Amino acid sequence: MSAVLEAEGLQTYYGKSHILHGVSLKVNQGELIALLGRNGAGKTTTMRSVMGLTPPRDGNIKLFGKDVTRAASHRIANAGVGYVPEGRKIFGHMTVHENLLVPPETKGPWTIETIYKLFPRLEERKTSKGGRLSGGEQEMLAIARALLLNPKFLILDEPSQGLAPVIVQEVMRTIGRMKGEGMSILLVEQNAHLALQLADRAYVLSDGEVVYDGSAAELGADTERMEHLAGVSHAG
Ligand SMILES: Nc1ncnc2c1ncn2[C@@H]1O[C@H](COP(=O)(O)OP(=O)(O)OP(=O)(O)O)[C@@H](O)[C@H]1O
Repeated sequence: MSAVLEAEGLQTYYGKSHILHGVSLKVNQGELIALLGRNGAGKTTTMRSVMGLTPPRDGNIKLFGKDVTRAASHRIANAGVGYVPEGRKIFGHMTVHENLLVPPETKGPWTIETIYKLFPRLEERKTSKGGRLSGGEQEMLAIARALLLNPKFLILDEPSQGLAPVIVQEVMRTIGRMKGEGMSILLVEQNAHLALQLADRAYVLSDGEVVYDGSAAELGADTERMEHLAGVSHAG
């Protein structure tokens, strides 16, 4: 199995604050990996390190087999990594369709047409302004826009954040369908219970260190351990 992402021993700082203490993680081709942990555990910092937004001071990062440690973030995006940051930065004054016309055209399976097949809700709302969409629709639009760049690997930062439980289920189902299309995905989530139902493997971070690295099913089945490591209850 070839790896899309191999991060080894990441040491990342914000100024003098030492946040990541040797984080290592790997995503293989076609895998859906969950990255879990309590608030402030270092999940977003890990993503920012991988994307070159907050480069690690030590450690190394390989994408698709090539070293990209401390490469500029646009180079990492151009290498085929789609990043959907927390907080869905869509254009509120533009319609759904106009939002989808923003990314430059790229070669690959994802076009506006195939996007509308994956997200029928977005097609129904194509003439609505982005700012009028529900939180779940905005999240789908943010994911759709990232897919239009035809990335080989997608990183999603807390897509369920701030969404009603029934909408979260829908977003998770969509993520499952993207995996079904063969996409390699790193899913950063607070909602461990749902993420573990979808993921092949999971990593749990605590205070900037990996405290679990293994099967998602195994962790999902061990409620007590999950609660202890990721600070979540089984409800969700
Ligand atoms: N720009 C920053 N400057 C200084 N410290 C920061 C900065 N951003 C985050 N931190 C700190 O780094 C630590 C890890 O934060 P990070 O955002 O990576 O956690 P997280 O696991 O993604 O949590 P959350 O779910 O709250 O986003 C926290 O202690 C946070 O306070």
